[in-house]
Amino acid sequence: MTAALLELREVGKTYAGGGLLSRRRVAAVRGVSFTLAAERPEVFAIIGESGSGKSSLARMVLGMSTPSEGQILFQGSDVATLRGRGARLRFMRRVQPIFQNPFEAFNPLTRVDRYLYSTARNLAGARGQAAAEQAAETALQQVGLSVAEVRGRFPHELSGGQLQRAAIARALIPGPALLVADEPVSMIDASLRMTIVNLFRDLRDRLGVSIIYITHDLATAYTISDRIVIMRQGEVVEAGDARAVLSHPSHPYSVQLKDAVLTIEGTPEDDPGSEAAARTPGSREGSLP
Ligand SMILES: Nc1ncnc2c1ncn2[C@@H]1O[C@H](COP(=O)(O)OP(=O)(O)OP(=O)(O)O)[C@@H](O)[C@H]1O
Repeated sequence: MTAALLELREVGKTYAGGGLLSRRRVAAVRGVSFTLAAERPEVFAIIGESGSGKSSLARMVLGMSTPSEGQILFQGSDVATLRGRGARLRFMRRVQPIFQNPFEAFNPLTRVDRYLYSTARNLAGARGQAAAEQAAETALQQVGLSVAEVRGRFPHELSGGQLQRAAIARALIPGPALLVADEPVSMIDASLRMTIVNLFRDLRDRLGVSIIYITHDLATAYTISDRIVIMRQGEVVEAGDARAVLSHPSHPYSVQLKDAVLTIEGTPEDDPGSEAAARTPGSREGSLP
């Protein structure tokens, strides 16, 4: 049997609160379990308000922090026990982050194209300038850009939307199986957000990459996601197919979130799969402002 792409088993994260000598503990994540299948790439949204534990979970999936309880298995291997440079590098090639602020993801003093070339050399094994440029070009094309558009330009010379697309291209260079995008559009101009999040669905379809999309924005999550989990105070309070969860939310928090989206978007029908809903901006096929 093929191992799952990603499996979280009763994952928890507890931080020491109030300084080293304090006994106070913050349970940021508690008992979170879910599985992303290897054979079915998907956009998987983790939704929750500020402080619900989303970023803590993302950092653990990326191997940037270790669970206090439970296990995270990537393609069958426990992420917390990866040892040695080779194993870490192999993991980094397969699981790539996309951060909230693209201006922080790039070195402000390095030209964007050069940054991409060095990623190609360091993570994708590109030998020589021509191979690095080719890898950068291929990745940039996947996000609707080209080397010609970023060549010689520093991060601040691109728009936030362009730079976030370049950041996604950077993440694609090593050929990942999983992207972990933590609030990737919250700092992007509202008019460009849907273009970026729709890209995730395209990448799922074109490259077969799975995407964990972390957000507090139910509307974009609903529009692009296959499955969602809703977190509150560190716990998953609702999980399942995006349409089912948002058509018939059972937890009071999910109802609140849904109401908030309907207030903003004005979706007329209860059933987001209905014909009427399909014509509204809040529908999965529609585009949000
Ligand atoms: N390094 C840390 N030390 C102590 N407490 C932390 C640490 N990181 C996060 N926390 C706490 O854990 C809880 C969850 O935080 P986390 O950042 O994971 O939530 P979040 O849902 O991503 O919120 P946001 O959307 O604001 O980033 C919060 O109460 C936060 O204060």
